Amino acid sequence: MSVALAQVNVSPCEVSNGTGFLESVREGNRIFGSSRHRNSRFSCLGGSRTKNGRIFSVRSAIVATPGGEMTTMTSEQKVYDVVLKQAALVKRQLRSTDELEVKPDIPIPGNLDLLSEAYDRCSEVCAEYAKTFYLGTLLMTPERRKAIWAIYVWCRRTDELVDGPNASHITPQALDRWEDRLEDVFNGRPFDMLDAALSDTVSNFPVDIQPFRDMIEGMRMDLRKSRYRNFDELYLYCYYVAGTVGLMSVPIMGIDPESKATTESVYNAALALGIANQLTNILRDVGEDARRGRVYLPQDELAQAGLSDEDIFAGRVTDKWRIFMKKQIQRARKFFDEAEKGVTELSGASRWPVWASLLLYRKILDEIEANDYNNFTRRAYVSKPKKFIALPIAYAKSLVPPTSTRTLSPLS
Ligand SMILES: CC(C)=CCC/C(C)=C/CC/C(C)=C/CC/C(C)=C/COP(=O)(O)OP(=O)(O)O
Repeated sequence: MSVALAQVNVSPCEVSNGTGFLESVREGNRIFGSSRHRNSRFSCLGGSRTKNGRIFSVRSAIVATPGGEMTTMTSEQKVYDVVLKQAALVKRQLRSTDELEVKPDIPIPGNLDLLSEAYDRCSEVCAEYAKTFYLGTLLMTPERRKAIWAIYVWCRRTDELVDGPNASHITPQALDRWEDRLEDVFNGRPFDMLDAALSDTVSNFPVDIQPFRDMIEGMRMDLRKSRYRNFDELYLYCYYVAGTVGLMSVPIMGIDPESKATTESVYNAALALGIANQLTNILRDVGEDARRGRVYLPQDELAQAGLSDEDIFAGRVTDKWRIFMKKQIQRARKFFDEAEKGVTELSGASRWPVWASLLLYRKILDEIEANDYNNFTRRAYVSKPKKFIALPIAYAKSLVPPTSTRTLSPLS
């Protein structure tokens, strides 16, 4: 598929000026102005563990079996179906021994400069909003880092639709239009420069549209929901808004040709990292979200802990709260543990940035503990010195080669 850059609609106000990337997201012909929003998701299990190591959550949806019986399906099972599908779609390409793993460029006379400018813009946005991750991407091959930037930018723009200052203007119809525009991107008909970079990326790497659509679904969920009855509901939300990023990233990052891990297990680890990041993000931002009338915590678990929304709005750090938070942190750490199993299986150059972001994001949980679980008025963050210490550790971990035997099962 070639990218029809001639159709690209480049508007000066769609150019990142370094202070706010989403100068415009068009809804039809309308342009929403936007600026950097601190609570943006992008700058990345109650339930019990089964004998095969997966962590299943408790609440479920009722579905019909092929035989017509009614059975239940948890969000985790539904999401795992997506994981299996994604892994099946890209199995062959991901294990290519060819380092670049990209199709040859289709020269588009007169347009290569525009495309290169589009990627430059994506790089600026990523550098501005996700500094540490950006530095990590510089270690990847040029083709891969450009692709990661393009995906990052699309995710950020999508997130800004519901989390940015113009969120109150966003309707489900606007999200439908954003999804139509996504289809166009995948069909080689980008709307603007940043879309053009993504069009080029998806034509070069075996990236499937499903996780992108699912992320938009997460934004729809954010529009209609501000409470989550249980972890099963929250898990689905976390998949939509962050697990999807993991699934989008694997085809770009590539699996080490030496890896004997199954493609499914690597996708599963990527999903787990997205979920872990999002749960961490939620635990860090409890106070900030409450001030927007939102509680991204399982209501049933709050009730079991003797807590309610009122306690959260009042911002009381009580022993009940500490006990509740300890359990939430423990769950997020399990997802990080799950993710760790897959990082080593990624291609060599992709491992360092992923380790770095994993270690740094996980440290936020330590900081919440260090703040004595006051996530109402104190925002947990990792200090610069701690970040610097994490980088060589991440580098050392990235040197560990992939498993030489099949130690990861599809369900682990
Ligand atoms: C582990 C394997 C096999 C592959 C890695 C696959 C990847 C890259 C997964 C990461 C997914 C990811 C980055 C999800 C985003 C989740 C998230 C909560 C990001 C936080 O974004 P912001 O809200 O902007 O962050 P801050 O508010 O902390 O700046």
